[in-house]
Amino acid sequence: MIEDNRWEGVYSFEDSPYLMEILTELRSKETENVRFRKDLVKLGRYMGYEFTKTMEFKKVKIETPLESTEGIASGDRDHVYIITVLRVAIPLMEGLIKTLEHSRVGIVSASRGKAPDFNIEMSYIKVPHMREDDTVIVCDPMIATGSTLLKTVSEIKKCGIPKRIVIIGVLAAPEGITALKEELPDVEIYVTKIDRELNDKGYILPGLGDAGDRAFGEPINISMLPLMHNLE
Ligand SMILES: O=P(O)(O)OC[C@H]1O[C@H](OP(=O)(O)OP(=O)(O)O)[C@H](O)[C@@H]1O
Ligand SMILES: O=c1cc[nH]c(=O)[nH]1
Ligand SMILES: [Mg+2]
Repeated sequence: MIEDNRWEGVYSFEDSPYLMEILTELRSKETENVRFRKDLVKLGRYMGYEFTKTMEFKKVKIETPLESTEGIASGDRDHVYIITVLRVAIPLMEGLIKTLEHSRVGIVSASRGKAPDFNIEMSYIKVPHMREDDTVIVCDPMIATGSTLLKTVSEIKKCGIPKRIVIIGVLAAPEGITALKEELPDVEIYVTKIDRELNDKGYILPGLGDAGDRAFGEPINISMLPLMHNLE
């Protein structure tokens, strides 16, 4: 894990060849849905493990069958609260809870409108109670313009003041990180890699394309449904 010197509290995992290999597979247009989702689960599991290095643990005394010794037990790890941003955070969250298995999980929906406004529509928010010793992890693989996460974190902050608010994702554009850090300087950001830039449609370059579609397939336009039924 390395801190990026352009911002405070922004980390990437470019020093991990294992994660860079998974990222390479995610980027490739040859990688199909099933492989893509499995890669996100693998990534989440490893990022969760790396993230525990930033957490506080308790010292404990225990008895082995032979003598007394000291060890450590979950401290912060018992108080994790994950917010999953639909759709594509689902497999990343599945990986995270393999290492952060006591996590309480909230689900929010967020749909990004078209350029240049990128308005966020958030119609579903179901989140557990927040406590002051919680580490809140907002899980969303892509930080592009940052609009989705700005909206999500602002909504979450209405539920209380946790110990930490952390974003865990796969790729970020510098533009998105700057927007987030301007509004939410205390939020920590952990991504596999920070990419070069955004294109004029708000896609990360070189990126991996539309992450939701890569994982779950391209959705149909619901307004077309009645028309399609008439054709049957
Ligand atoms: O930083 P931003 O510019 O807000 O863009 C990032 C958002 O785009 C993707 O979601 P998308 O809206 O495509 O939803 P999906 O997962 O349902 O496809 C991604 O999962 C982020 O939530
Ligand atoms: O590159 C991008 C930007 C936003 N959302 C995606 O899925 N991909
Ligand atoms: Mg999408």
